[in-house]
Amino acid sequence: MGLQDQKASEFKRLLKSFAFAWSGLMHVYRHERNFQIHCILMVLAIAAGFLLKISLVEWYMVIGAIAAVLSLELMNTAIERTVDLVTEEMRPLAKAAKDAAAGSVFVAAIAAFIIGMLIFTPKLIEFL
Ligand SMILES: Nc1ncnc2c1ncn2[C@@H]1O[C@H](COP(=O)(O)OP(=O)(O)OP(=O)(O)O)[C@@H](O)[C@H]1O
Repeated sequence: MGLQDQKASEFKRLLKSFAFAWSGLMHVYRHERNFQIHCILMVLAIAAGFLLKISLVEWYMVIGAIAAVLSLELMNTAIERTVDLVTEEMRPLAKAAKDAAAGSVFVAAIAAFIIGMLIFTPKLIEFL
């Protein structure tokens, strides 16, 4: 295989991995209500960011918070699916794994809520 062919096949592999990631996102979006709610909150936060003209540093915080919550939601679903694949029985370790994964989303969601409050509340009061 020539260098050109090798580069083309590497590019194809990269495209495929994006397609797999997109498929994972769509799976979680279709099946997980919490993920849908967080997506709606993301759109609202981005709209509020533009409307209230938040600073660049504030954008970093908002984008970081959104990314953390959505990524952990995706990981939470990955863990739920894996646990369900391993056992359909009720087992303490399965519960611990699922609850810990849910806890990670909860921590990020609380942090995102606090960040949102700190950034948007003063600007909203000024805006109104
Ligand atoms: N195989 C299992 N063994 C023991 N406990 C489990 C098992 N599967 C789920 N649970 C527990 O039952 C509760 C409900 O879990 P379940 O996965 O059905 O819904 P959920 O956590 O609300 O998530 P989702 O609605 O996103 O599927 C959680 O506390 C979870 O840890």
